[in-house]
Amino acid sequence: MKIVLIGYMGSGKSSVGNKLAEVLKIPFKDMDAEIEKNEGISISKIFSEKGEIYFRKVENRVLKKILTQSEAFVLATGGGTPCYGDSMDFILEQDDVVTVYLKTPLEVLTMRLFSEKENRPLLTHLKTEEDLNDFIRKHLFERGFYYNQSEMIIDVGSEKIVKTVEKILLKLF
Ligand SMILES: Nc1ncnc2c1ncn2[C@@H]1O[C@H](COP(=O)(O)OP(=O)(O)OP(=O)(O)O)[C@@H](O)[C@H]1O
Ligand SMILES: O=C(O)C1=C[C@@H](O)[C@@H](O)[C@H](O)C1
Ligand SMILES: [Mg+2]
Repeated sequence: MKIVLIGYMGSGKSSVGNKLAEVLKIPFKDMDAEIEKNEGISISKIFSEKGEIYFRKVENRVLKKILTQSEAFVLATGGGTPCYGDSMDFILEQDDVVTVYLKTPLEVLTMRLFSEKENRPLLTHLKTEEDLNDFIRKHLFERGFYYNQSEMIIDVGSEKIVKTVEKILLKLF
């Protein structure tokens, strides 16, 4: 089985994905890490030196490469992965993939991301928590169109990572 985690920045795709893969004893893959490995520079540097359009093209190519591998895995996508080009359609076309949206309240995302926005190039310009909250509200509304096409939607609150993993396992099996 291939499990693809989808959701906004800070929704926990990387943290939850890592734990879920460990429990299921299958490899864990992270789109952002794969992109950094392929390009040999950090995501922030790709954005600042090559621009977002370049990043989105690489992201789409890396996604397709990972999804067409034959073995099982848990994949943490980047927050924007399903929202550009044909990426979401491509994910949904794969018969052996289950898509899981980690649906996380705006307030939880704002709180988590305020202390981590420096690693996220789309958020670094937002100086106050209020600005960040406003930005995420609008961005989440636009991206919801893609995220909500996921086959499984998991409501994630301010619970522990293992709790979210449990919820996914309960829905899967
Ligand atoms: N359930 C949780 N409870 C508490 N903290 C969490 C939880 N899930 C994630 N976090 C924390 O929130 C932060 C963001 O999580 P993570 O990096 O996993 O998000 P992401 O969805 O992979 O984001 P991105 O799209 O930017 O890669 C991390 O510091 C992580 O430890
Ligand atoms: O939501 C987004 O568009 C992004 C999320 C991160 O995972 C990275 O892929 C990058 O910072 C862009
Ligand atoms: Mg991540």
